[in-house]
Amino acid sequence: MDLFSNTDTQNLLPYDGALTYYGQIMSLSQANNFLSHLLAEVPWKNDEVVIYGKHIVTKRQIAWYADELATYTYSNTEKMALPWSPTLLSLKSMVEDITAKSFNSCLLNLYHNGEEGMSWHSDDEKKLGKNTAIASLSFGAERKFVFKHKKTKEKVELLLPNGSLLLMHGETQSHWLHSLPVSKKVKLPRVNLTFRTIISATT
Ligand SMILES: O=C(O)CCC(=O)C(=O)O
Ligand SMILES: [Fe+2]
Repeated sequence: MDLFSNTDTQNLLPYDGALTYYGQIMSLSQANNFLSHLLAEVPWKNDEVVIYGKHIVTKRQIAWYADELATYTYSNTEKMALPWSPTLLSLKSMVEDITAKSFNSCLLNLYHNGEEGMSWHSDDEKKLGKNTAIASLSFGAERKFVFKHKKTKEKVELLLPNGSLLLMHGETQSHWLHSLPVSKKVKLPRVNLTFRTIISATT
């Protein structure tokens, strides 16, 4: 069913990539329902990243789901994938119907409040392939999401409210960084799901 699909969506990036914002793709009560399921059911774990050779445990928590049990190098640390849950599978099919893309994995992030965010990066790891499409579904507190062009430094900002869907595709990951800035005013949690396609589980 395609009730919420919008074929009229425009590219939010001025050049060198494609960013399609579908807006809120479900009702508020549906979004709140998914949020409480995700908060309760997902085995959230603190992320461990290596930045400039330093081992850091983040306040932000993560979980990774994929088609097959596999490991995936994410910021230099190996993570085991969880098998899809019914909640994740229904969200995956909703996102696939709307974007007309298919995905085989999902990285979830839990930001407990506005003091947690994600710094500038692009999702350009080898296992994702070049210029892969990534669908980002947000629940809970509305947060600002920012893109910055790697060369021109031009910025594009948008707000991601409860139940909203954004698709990063085309050459976006090659030419643009993105970040979720901290925002001290935000007191409520946000859960973000990024649906991705991993091209190989080994190497
Ligand atoms: O939380 C978000 O909206 C973005 C998360 C993100 O960029 C990532 O997981 O790579
Ligand atoms: Fe990202």
